[in-house]
Amino acid sequence: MTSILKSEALTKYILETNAYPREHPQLKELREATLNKYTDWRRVMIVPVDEGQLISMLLKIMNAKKTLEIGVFTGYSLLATALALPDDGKASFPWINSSFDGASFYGSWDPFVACFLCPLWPRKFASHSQCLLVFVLEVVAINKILQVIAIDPDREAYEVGLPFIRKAGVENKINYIQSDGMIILSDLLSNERQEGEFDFAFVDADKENYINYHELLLKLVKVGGVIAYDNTLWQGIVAHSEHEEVENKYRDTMRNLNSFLASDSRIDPSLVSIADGLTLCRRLR
Ligand SMILES: C[S@@+](CC[C@H](N)C(=O)[O-])C[C@H]1O[C@@H](n2cnc3c(N)ncnc32)[C@H](O)[C@@H]1O
Repeated sequence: MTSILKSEALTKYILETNAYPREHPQLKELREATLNKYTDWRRVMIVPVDEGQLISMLLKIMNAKKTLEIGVFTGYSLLATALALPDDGKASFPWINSSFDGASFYGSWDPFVACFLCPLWPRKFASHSQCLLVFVLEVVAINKILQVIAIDPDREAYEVGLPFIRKAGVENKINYIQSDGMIILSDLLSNERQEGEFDFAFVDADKENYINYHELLLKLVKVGGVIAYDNTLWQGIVAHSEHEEVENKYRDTMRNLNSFLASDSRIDPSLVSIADGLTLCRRLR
């Protein structure tokens, strides 16, 4: 966890006074499991608690329902997001006497196979046609409940946080895709026709691609929606002059991004000096 504040005492004060006391129990458990698992530089990758709070607050104010998360790691910002989204997508089928989790059903069974197996199906459908009807309704429900599309090639890291996401009861709001962000965003645009479908996107992945993500996200996120870029102040190094010796390959990447976003007339930008710098971009057109 990184903070742009140069006062350790002030960082500690903010966390201890405001952030830790209001942290969701499973966010706390996920954060602690991440810190236990990773003892090297990766332990600072999860977003700080106060940044998680800000993202959560923003999503609630916006009443966001469908979001994108690029760069999941163990899932701290993802869990904060899933917790902030409304629960209205959860599918429930009282008439088959079970509360149905469509995402895990879809992940573990081929529904067509499930339909043909319906005489053996433990939920005891009255007939094959009832089973087919359930399948159709469930596919509709699945589309509704996949509220966060979360993309990261590192599935192993996601597995560290997954037990806490499950314990928090929000796994059904997440569609985790183990892949590269650019590939999936391009696919969402060209094959899935998801243009303007998302309320919010959080980008915390490969920094050198932020500008490329921006072009795709400006199509995927609706007008009035928000795209958030993490680490845009890069430990404050962005402010070092060119003559200063700075051994950091991302200094110029972030400086270029910040200048680009500041002059992009398609968005309304705000660079917030929280955590490692968080740039919020509201899509204007
Ligand atoms: C800083 S971490 C994300 C931290 C996360 N937001 C959290 O709160 O824990 C960056 C993540 O980006 C992922 N990443 C790197 N390249 C990527 C890419 N091309 N597409 C998607 N994710 C990528 C890494 O695997 C890593 O897990």
